[in-house]
Amino acid sequence: MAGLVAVLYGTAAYGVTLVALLYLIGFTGNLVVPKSIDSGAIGPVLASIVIDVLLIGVFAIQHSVMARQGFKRWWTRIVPASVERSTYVLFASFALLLLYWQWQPIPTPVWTVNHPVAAGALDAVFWLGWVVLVVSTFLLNHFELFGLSQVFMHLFGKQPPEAKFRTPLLYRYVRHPIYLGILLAVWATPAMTVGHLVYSLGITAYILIGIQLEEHDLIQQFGNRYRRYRRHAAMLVPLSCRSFAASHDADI
Ligand SMILES: C[S@@+](CC[C@H](N)C(=O)[O-])C[C@H]1O[C@@H](n2cnc3c(N)ncnc32)[C@H](O)[C@@H]1O
Repeated sequence: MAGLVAVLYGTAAYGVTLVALLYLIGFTGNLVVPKSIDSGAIGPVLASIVIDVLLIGVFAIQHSVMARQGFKRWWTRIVPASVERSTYVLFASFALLLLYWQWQPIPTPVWTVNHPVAAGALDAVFWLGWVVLVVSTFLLNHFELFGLSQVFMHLFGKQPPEAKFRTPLLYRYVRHPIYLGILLAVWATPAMTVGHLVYSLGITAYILIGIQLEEHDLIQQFGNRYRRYRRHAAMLVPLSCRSFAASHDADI
């Protein structure tokens, strides 16, 4: 019975996360959704900036704190380990939904690209970012990242496998392709506004800090394998064509 409840909870959390992520595309690109980054009632600029920064802060703190190994050890004394990841993605989705709801638009233009080819290129990079993000979740392990594997393993009485160090495809060149995808999507726009700039700067700061915390944990988890990986693969921007693959087989 407990296994079935965990599966229902995990599936619901996955559904909410998919909706929140789909909405994120519309929110960031001012596409389709009723409330986007540049739409809604306009308030005083300074108050809007403070509120928007706080909203990004809520997401960043939830995402960073709940992802730490120490927090997970404490948290799994309260919630069953099988639903720890589902709870994490559910809380992250709530933080995103709060951001969409309370976001204060500041539509003053920062840059506007009118040339159709240049604007089209920026739109293409925006979509490329989302494709990189989604593909990378599958490269790493989509269903584990979003907590579904854990609840089904629990249902079938299996222990979750040990976390595996993986470097497939994009991960051979870049250590954080999911974050790279987000950065492409939040910066590539033909119509940058002050509100969108606050959003892009906030998310970039969160990603740069988040990477430090995540890599600290990955070194604890995988030791010298991750240290070696750091020497061979770029953090975010693959400036040279060097891949981790060349050194990979000999080292691991
Ligand atoms: C939201 S994912 C982001 C992964 C990566 N930072 C990226 O941008 O593609 C975070 C999870 O991925 C795991 N992770 C990151 N790099 C990994 C790797 N090379 N192999 C296995 N797990 C990894 C972390 O331990 C963490 O649980």
